[in-house]
Amino acid sequence: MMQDPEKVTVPLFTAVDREVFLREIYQMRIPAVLRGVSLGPCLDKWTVDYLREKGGDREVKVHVSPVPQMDFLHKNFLYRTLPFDVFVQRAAETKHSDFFISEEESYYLRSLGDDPRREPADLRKQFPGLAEDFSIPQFFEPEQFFSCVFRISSCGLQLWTHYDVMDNLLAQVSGRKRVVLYSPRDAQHLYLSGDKSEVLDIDSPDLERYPEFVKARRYECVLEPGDLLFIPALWFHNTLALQFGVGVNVFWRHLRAESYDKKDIYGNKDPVAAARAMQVLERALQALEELPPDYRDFYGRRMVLRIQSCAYSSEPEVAVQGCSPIKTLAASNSETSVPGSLSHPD
Ligand SMILES: O=C(O)CCC(=O)C(=O)O
Ligand SMILES: [Fe+2]
Repeated sequence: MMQDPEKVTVPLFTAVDREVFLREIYQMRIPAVLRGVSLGPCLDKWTVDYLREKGGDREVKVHVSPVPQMDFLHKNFLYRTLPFDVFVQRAAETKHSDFFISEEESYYLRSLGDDPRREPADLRKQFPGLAEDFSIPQFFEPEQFFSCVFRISSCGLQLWTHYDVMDNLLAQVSGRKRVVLYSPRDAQHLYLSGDKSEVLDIDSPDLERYPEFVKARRYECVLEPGDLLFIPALWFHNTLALQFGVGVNVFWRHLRAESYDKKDIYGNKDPVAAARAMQVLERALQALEELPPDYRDFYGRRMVLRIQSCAYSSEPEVAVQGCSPIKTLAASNSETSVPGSLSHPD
């Protein structure tokens, strides 16, 4: 059976050690599901009762949403503070006797550092008792470590499509989770607002509003308890908890430490050179405003051409193993048949 060229299953690796990871996955900058990597006793131990008892009543700031699909455009969710043990209970149940919005509200925790404005999250500091049960896979150099974040979601919770600037190993400890990813090369089809895609309903998008979205190639996987998902920096991801789920993600620097914004605590601020380039672009666009529309159009087009020839990679997108042949796909598309010339951003 032919696989739909715009839908790709994220490759699954079952016997990955550090060498295989570095050679076949990390270097290639492709997402991959790693099954069978030891994550420690958390896999058996982290029941709701155990999490409540060991995690204790330390306060956590959580997202509370009346519907499971969180919407950053209309900000349909609230931030509320709860003791960790109360939060875990609420996230695990489907109907609440105590609630903020409604009996059926959904919860999501993305844990923060002790001083949330200054330091990145580290499970070992905020939840030392639970962190003992989780072993961080040693696939990266220790100095690449950036943060270690608890991710706990109600059944059905969907987090909007976004990218982070760090490499990520997302460990699913309990519950199944669907993850849909898009390549950074498809950014022009995703209707970005900063680091997020405005296309919230990725399963039945409003194509009158977002006609380009169909051109984005969808990579998909379902994480089972014990799975690790490697999400390379800049790859877009959208998560949907198919059950109440507990995960831990570890962000790692891909570039040298100096390349990143020192004030970044979430792992999502653009690298300093990229942020500078984007600022300069804004200035350039302001300068174009001084021109009449037809001149602005002409010089705008020239700028696009310059960016395409100078900044776009001449390397074809790496084919993801066992999936539709991405190179062939590009070659069969007349607009993208010349190596190095990507289709114009329309
Ligand atoms: O697991 C989730 O719900 C979100 C994960 C995520 O966005 C991340 O690990 O960067
Ligand atoms: Fe993320």
